[in-house]
Amino acid sequence: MTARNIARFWEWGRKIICVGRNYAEHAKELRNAVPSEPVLFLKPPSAYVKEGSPILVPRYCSSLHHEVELGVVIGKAGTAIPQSSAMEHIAGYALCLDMTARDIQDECKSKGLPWTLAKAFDTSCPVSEFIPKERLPDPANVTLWLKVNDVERQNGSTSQMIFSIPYLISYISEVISLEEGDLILTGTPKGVSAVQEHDELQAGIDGIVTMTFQIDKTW
Ligand SMILES: CC(=O)CC(=O)C(=O)O
Ligand SMILES: [Mg+2]
Repeated sequence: MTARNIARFWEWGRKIICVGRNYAEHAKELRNAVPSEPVLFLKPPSAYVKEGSPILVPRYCSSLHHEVELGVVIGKAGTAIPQSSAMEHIAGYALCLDMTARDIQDECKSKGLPWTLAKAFDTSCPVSEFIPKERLPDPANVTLWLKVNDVERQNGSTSQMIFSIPYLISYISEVISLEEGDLILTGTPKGVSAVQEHDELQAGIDGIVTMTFQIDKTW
């Protein structure tokens, strides 16, 4: 059997664990309370999409939002990982989008229902190429940006995160064991907005990675 390559983590079929409301300014722009503990939800591996394939608007959604986020790719499995050794479990990073059917999420929130339809649909997790951890020595201080049709919508630093990457790895792994190839989406800075069919999304971390996706209709 050939060894699997972590640089193609999206092909492994592992978990995508997402952190919500990890930037105070984003929590406020959606009139959510700033959390005292991480808000977690999941996406299935079928959510992955790579450059060259479109992001699809689910047929039931009339307000699809972009959320640019730093993704952490797990390289070493663990349960109840202490914060002090959390960084040793990271293989690298990816720039990610947490595509969100905002109208459906609002409806789910008002009815007290889970966010699955809003967050876990096919193509809801566009990802960049893998960034080995040596290329991002200070993940707690990188600027993420996103443009829609060349107009900047999001620009925020990971230094604004409420919960740090070691804290998140420790917190998540107390509840959900982390495996090699898992991806953690660490939350989005402010500036989320709606996109339409034919829009072009560009996102990047200066000097490290950029990625481009088109929006298309599902049906
Ligand atoms: C309100 C949200 O959709 C939470 C989320 O995903 C975030 O990144 O914050
Ligand atoms: Mg998000």
